[in-house]
Amino acid sequence: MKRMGGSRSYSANPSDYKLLEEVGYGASATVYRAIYIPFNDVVAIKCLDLDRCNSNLDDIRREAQTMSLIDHPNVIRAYCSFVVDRSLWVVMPFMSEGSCLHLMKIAYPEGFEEPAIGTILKETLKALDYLHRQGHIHRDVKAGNILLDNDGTVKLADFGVSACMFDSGDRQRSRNTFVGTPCWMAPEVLQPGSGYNSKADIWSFGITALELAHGHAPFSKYPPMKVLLMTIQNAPPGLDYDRDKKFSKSFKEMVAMCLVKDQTKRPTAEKLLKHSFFKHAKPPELSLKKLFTDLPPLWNRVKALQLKDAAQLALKKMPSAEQEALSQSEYQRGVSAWNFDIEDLKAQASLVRDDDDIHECKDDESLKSSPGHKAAAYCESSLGKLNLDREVSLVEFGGPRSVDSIQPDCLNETGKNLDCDRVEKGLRKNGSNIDVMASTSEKDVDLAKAKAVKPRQTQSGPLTTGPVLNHSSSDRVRNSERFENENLPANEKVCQVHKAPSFSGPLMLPNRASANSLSAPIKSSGGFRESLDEKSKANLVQIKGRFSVTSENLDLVKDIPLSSVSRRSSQTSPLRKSASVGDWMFESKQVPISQSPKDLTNGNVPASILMTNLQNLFQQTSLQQDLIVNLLNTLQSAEAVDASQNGKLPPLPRSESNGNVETPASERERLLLGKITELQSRMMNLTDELTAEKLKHDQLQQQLRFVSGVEENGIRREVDA
Ligand SMILES: Nc1ncnc2c1ncn2[C@@H]1O[C@H](COP(=O)(O)OP(=O)(O)OP(=O)(O)O)[C@@H](O)[C@H]1O
Repeated sequence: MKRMGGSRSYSANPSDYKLLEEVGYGASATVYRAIYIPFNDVVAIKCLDLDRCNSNLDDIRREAQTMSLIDHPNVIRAYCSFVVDRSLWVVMPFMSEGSCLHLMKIAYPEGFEEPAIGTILKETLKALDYLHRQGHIHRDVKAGNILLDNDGTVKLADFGVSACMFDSGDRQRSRNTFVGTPCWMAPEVLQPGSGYNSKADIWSFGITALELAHGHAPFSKYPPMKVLLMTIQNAPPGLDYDRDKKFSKSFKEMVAMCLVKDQTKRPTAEKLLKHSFFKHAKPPELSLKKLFTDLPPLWNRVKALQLKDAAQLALKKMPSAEQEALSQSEYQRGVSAWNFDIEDLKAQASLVRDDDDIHECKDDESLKSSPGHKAAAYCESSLGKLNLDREVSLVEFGGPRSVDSIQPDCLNETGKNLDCDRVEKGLRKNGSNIDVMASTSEKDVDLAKAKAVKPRQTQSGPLTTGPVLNHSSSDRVRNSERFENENLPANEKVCQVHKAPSFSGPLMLPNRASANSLSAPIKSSGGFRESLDEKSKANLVQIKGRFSVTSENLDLVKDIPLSSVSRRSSQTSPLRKSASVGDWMFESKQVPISQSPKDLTNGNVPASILMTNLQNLFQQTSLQQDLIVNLLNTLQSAEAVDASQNGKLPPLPRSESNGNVETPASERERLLLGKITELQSRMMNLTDELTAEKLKHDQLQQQLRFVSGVEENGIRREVDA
């Protein structure tokens, strides 16, 4: 396909192009700066790996064709596209400052100032208005797809998942499938069957506004299924009255208009453009050009981010228990574009343990705005003191996994490490914190992901046809070899990380043995085939998409008969050590259930099974309560016996007199005091777990209601039919 760029036409001959540096990559493509030799013109070439695309070639060609017909100053259009080996090359204008996301990662980790946001959003909205008028839904509006040029021009990119509203047949039906990036997705897109239209782009636009304001999208630290549930169940995110004081009322209002769950109540792009927030937006050359002054060229920034990822992944392998613990608690910030099976995801989501609640999100945010966090962010910038920002693994159909930031142990009393200071001085620009290495959003995943797929690219050889391409690709291979040699340990570790049965899988349940885990019907493994450890492989029962069920899981879904655990005193209870619930848990007698875990992993979870699990959960909670009471009773009676034996009152807590600590009257008293302290701490642990269980119980109940509703509707429909 040949196409005009301005008055000039670009050929479809790969040898007319010289590939230069890599300037970005996404779920299915790598983007290069390139020279179109006949005109000595700089262009960008997006190389879509056809092996990695879900769509068939016709669909992709069609998308490229759609892109080539686009004619709007705020929308990236394709000059031409053609197939090279197993890649589709799309030639387009080169946007020298890359995406807003990259820019934030490099220089504005806490997001942009309002004037810049206003301009970026207004230009993007003009693009959306145009696309919607043309009958298109973009479906992947996010900071990563908003490109900037050095004169401040803003263009919306990436039609990889765009759909034509006027299409019919298969193409039209494909709009009922789940395509895109969970954090940015409208609730109606996440609910299969509900149907959506261009208003879905308005929701994503609202999320993008928050992303530009904070440096990351809301919920970006959570795994996809949790994002899914939060988007459907929680109140829409927005600009917070307290936290976002620096932003104007009209900005907050505009965002709130976009993030309305009822799509019919969202404004059209045309209407939104008339909002006062956009009326006051400055022209791009005034508010945006200054964002890039003094920054290194785009390809160097991309390289810096790649190095950061490699270093972080290498650091991840350091055998530090502390790191492991921290990375567990801080995993998964941001998800990039990936296509997955919504039914699969929903089924898993309905069964997942949900340890955190939304407050965590808020806490996280407040933490970020604290000076300590800023200092830590600087530390993130230092390669020498890198924290673990992400661990990334490719899952079977492109889903990234990540482990997120751990705060480095590198702060001195003033809250900063010397290395961090150096980085800060070297990189601070225009009063912003230039954090070359720091990142909080999903493109980290993409970067590391591209690393993971590189070998595949060279194998399939999309860049090896034609003399010019041979030259470029060999350069690239040389470069990458050099890089790999220089960073061999890191790369080795990258591979290891990719294969590790990591806890970072979005659907993984806590792997510690705990009474709580009985409430979780399915314990997912690391989530993808390669990541299964040997033991899990041996026990493998089923792999469904990214999710696996092993025979170990079977045990976890067995019910505890409610009658089998009597309310016993702690003396008679067969207590055993566990990693959780303070120190103790009941040894539950397990009986098989008729429902197989397979059924639990598919979308049709009968309400009865959910109910059983809920009952178990409830039972666990009651048992834990009983345990506390029993332990306290035991303690009281022990104290009473002790008092009667010794002819004195139960021991008093230690008291201080004249600055000296009195010793307890007897050894026994000291033991009892120790016991009390121990029991108190256990009680606190149990109370925490109890609260968490209650929360989960509530959530499961909600899900149950939802499932029952669906079942009832189904039955009703059958009856009606
Ligand atoms: N024309 C361009 N000029 C400069 N950089 C570009 C251009 N097009 C894309 N990029 C860079 O490459 C990155 C990946 O491109 P793109 O989003 O099109 O790929 P993708 O595989 O569709 O990604 P995703 O699925 O994550 O949206 C962009 O985020 C941007 O940083």
